[in-house]
Amino acid sequence: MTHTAQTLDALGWRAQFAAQVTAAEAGRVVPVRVMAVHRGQIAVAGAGADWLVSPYIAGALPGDDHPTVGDWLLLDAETVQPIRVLARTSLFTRRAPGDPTKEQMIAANVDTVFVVASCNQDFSVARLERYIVLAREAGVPAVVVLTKTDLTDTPETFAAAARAIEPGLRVELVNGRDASDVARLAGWCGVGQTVAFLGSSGVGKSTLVNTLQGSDRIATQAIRAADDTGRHTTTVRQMHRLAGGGWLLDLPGMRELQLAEAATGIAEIFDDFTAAAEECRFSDCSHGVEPGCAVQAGIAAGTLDAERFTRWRKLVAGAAATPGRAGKRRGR
Ligand SMILES: Nc1nc2c(ncn2[C@@H]2O[C@H](COP(=O)(O)OP(=O)(O)OP(=O)(O)O)[C@@H](O)[C@H]2O)c(=O)[nH]1
Ligand SMILES: [Zn+2]
Repeated sequence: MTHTAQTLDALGWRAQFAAQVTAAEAGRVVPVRVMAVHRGQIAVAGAGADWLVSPYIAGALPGDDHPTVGDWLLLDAETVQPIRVLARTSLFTRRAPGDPTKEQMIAANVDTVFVVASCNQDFSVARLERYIVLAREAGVPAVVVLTKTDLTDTPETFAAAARAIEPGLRVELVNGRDASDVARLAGWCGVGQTVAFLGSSGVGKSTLVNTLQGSDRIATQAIRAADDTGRHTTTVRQMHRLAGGGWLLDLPGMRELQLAEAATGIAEIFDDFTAAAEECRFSDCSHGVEPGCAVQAGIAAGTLDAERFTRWRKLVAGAAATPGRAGKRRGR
């Protein structure tokens, strides 16, 4: 155990976690957050102390939650052994490489996802939508961050295209190297808040993090608990402390095509199409040449966007083709 000055609130403790601790447990358990997952042990942080503990929960049944980074975990106050994982506010999963039927937990209890794209020829609304669907599936609100505004004369064109994805979607335009621009993200990165970044390679995610951190490199943000044993540990995933008091979780392997269980997220992002499809005469309408297709009618009437239709169809086809998971749309 290592003593620290941190409080549970600073670690992201919330009323909905506190509410899960029963009266019988109070005083006998220690709530801790999983800061890092190593091979064979996990680094956890609680009020005033850090520990390295076993990731295994005695008596856990197959299908029970096991701890992943970002999780809140109850430890037995006497034995310091994990008792159970508290229900998560959000969870990122991905299909395990080599076994597409298996889902791997990536990160839990993320409060905000920054979906990052750059204002240049790499900008793609379709890609933004896929990342937003991933965030939606995880149960995390997305904020779109459009970088490299210094390389275009028309940043507002990119912002308008992003805003059109969904009413109310937050879109921030930034030069990722400009601290005063990036400060606009600080409101999501304050004390006890947990954020993650999604976006294709080269869009400027590390640059944003480094600017948020001041001059510190993200690679130097390893938490101290991981070094406690003094021996080499293979860190799989960990939380990084942000300068403003927030926490950054890496999302390794979350690529836009990794749409595990995406049907719900797609339905929400494309709720205009989902609603129209409910009105089609046939419940298994493919929205092609069938009579009474409300989607085609909407496109013809101009109430539905033809380009969004193409992207929606592709996403729905991709989700339905997911191995081991059936598409969830009506009539399928
Ligand atoms: N001009 C300009 N360049 C930027 C901006 N943001 C990032 N860059 C540059 O774009 C390149 C890629 O940025 P990174 O931050 O490494 O991108 P990334 O998203 O972390 O990429 P991966 O690590 O591959 O996922 C670097 O050369 C950055 O300096 C920006 O707002 N303006
Ligand atoms: Zn139809």
